[in-house]
Amino acid sequence: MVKHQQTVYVSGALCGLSEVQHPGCDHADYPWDTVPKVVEKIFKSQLWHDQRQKQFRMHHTRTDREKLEVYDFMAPIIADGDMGFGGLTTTVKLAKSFVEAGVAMIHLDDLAIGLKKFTVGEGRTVVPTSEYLSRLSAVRMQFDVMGTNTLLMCRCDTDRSQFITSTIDPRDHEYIIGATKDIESLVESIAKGMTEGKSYMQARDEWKSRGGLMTFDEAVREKATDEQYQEYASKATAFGTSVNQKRRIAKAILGDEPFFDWDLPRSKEGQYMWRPSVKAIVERAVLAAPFGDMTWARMDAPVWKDIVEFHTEVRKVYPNRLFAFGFTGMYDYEKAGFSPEQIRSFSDDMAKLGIVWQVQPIWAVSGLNITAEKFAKEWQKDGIVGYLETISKPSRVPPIVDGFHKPSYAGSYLADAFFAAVAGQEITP
Ligand SMILES: C[C@](O)(C(=O)O)[C@H](CC(=O)O)C(=O)O
Repeated sequence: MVKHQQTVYVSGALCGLSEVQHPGCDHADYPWDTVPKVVEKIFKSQLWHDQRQKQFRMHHTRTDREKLEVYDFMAPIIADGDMGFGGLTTTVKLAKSFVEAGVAMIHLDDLAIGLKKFTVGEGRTVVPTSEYLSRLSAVRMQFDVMGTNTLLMCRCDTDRSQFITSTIDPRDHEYIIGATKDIESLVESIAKGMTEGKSYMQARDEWKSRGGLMTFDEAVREKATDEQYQEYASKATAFGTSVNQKRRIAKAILGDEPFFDWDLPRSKEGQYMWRPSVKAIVERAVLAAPFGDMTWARMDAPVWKDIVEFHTEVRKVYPNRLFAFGFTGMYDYEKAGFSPEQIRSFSDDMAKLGIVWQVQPIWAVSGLNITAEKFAKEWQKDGIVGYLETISKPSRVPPIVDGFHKPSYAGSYLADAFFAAVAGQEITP
């Protein structure tokens, strides 16, 4: 029988929506200490519930206690560290705050801060591999300085990322897209197109259709004979080969290098276009693994073959690696080709790949809204009877749901115990 360890997950998206003065949409644009403060609130609440349950139980004989519930409130708290909130000193302070708040594990990702465009399909921008590893190193250093056994989960958001902030790390060059047609830049074309009445998306897509967008290796493939490309591939496609090295090798083999300009497709914010692939995620995850205890390849859609490929490839390098997976809110299982049976067995199937921690991170948005909506409608329709029938009575049927009606829930016995202690006399019947 597999024992499932329950955990508490503190979502950055939800904290950025509900734990701040100025709500936002999953941009990590909230104060960096927001999530640590929520962790601290939850951890102290766990301790209090554990205390009031223990005090209530100790109010009974050993025999009677056998009949009382004994609930483990101290579920490990796992929290969203997003991308570390900018500079490395902030990432270090974030790590320190999380440890002091009582967190069991945090995850840190390779996203650029605040660049997601949710509606135009230009969603995710990653930072260079070197910057991602520096973030993880900052957290690892802080944990080690504190001598804590807090866990670090290395999260990669490279899947379906469309941009990268810099070309500084040659380990990313294989996936950076350039224009192979010597035309005006994307930014110039969009600006011109919009003055002519085109929408941003129309102007953008029109330019992309003219730009001959591809990676440098693909540009060489287009220009070379099979034999030439075979020689090129043997010399210029090893992991970490820079575009400048690729250019020299291509020129030596082909007599000339293909036109390739990765600045032309840059966005207004300066990001470079990026071609995501499972291979790119695997490379980052393998480099990141030594800094952390778990790995999470965050995926925008549940593509089963990608999930199998990613976890299989990483486990070729780290056979005992533990993985995480987040069922994000937008998953369309039917569109991803899942049968009803595959949806039902999805969790177990992933567990067989080493995905031992699985989370639906934003349940609380729809889940609580539905409950509140349902209760409000009952109240309007039947008055207090609605509350009694749909909330109060069902929650009193064993296993009783925590609520003020539960003897020890609200801590009434614990509170009165303080009076008794101070007064030197027992006041609780
Ligand atoms: C896990 C996550 O980082 C979160 O903030 O909860 C989000 C959740 C979501 O978008 O569904 C994420 O997966 O990026």
